[in-house]
Amino acid sequence: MLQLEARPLTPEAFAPFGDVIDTRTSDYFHINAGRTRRYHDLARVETLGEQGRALISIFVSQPVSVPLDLNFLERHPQGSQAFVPMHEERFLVVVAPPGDAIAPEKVRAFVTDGRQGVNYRAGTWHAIQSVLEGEGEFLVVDRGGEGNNCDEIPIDIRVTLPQGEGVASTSEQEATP
Ligand SMILES: NC(=O)N[C@@H](O)C(=O)O
Ligand code: NI
Repeated sequence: MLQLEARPLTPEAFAPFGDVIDTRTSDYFHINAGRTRRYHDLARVETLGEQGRALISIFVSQPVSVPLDLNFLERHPQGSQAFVPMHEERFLVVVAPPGDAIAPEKVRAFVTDGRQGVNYRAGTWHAIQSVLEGEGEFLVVDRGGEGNNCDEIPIDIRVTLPQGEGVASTSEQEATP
C-alpha cells in the first residue's frame, strides 16, 4: 500500500500532470470596456481521435472520507479533463505521469484550497473526482467522441491530509478565529 500525505496544490508541482486553473496564479487582460478581466487560455483542452469534441458537464459528487483508500487510478488517453469547483469546494488530487505503467515513486497527492481547478493532460493517471467535506458541484470540460477514452490501472494508495489539516472549506477556515 502506497501511503501519501496530500500537499497543497501549486502550478509548479502540478506541471508534469496538467494545469492549475486559478485566477490568483494567472495573468489577465481587460475586455468589455474595462469591466471584465479575461484570464485567458488557462488550460490546454485536448480532444484527440475520431469525432473528438469538447464536452461541458457538471459533476455533483458526494464527499470522500479521509484517509482515502484508492485501489486504482484512471487515465483518458484521447483527451484532457478539467474540474473547476463551483462553490469553493476543496478536493483531493492524486496523479501519476502518462505512461503504460505507474512508478510508485512518481505518484503525487495534492489538496486544493477551494479556489483552484485542475486540468489533467491527456494520459495523466488520476484518482476519480474526490471532493472533501460535503457534496460538491464541479464544471467539467473533457473529451467526447468515438473509441475508448478511459483506462484503469490497479494500485493501492492511502491518502491522508497534513497533520491537523481539517477539511473545513476555505471560507469556514477564514471565519474560524
Ligand atoms: N468517468 C468520469 O467521467 N469521471 C472520471 O473520469 C473522473 O476523473 O472523475
Ligand atoms: Ni477522469
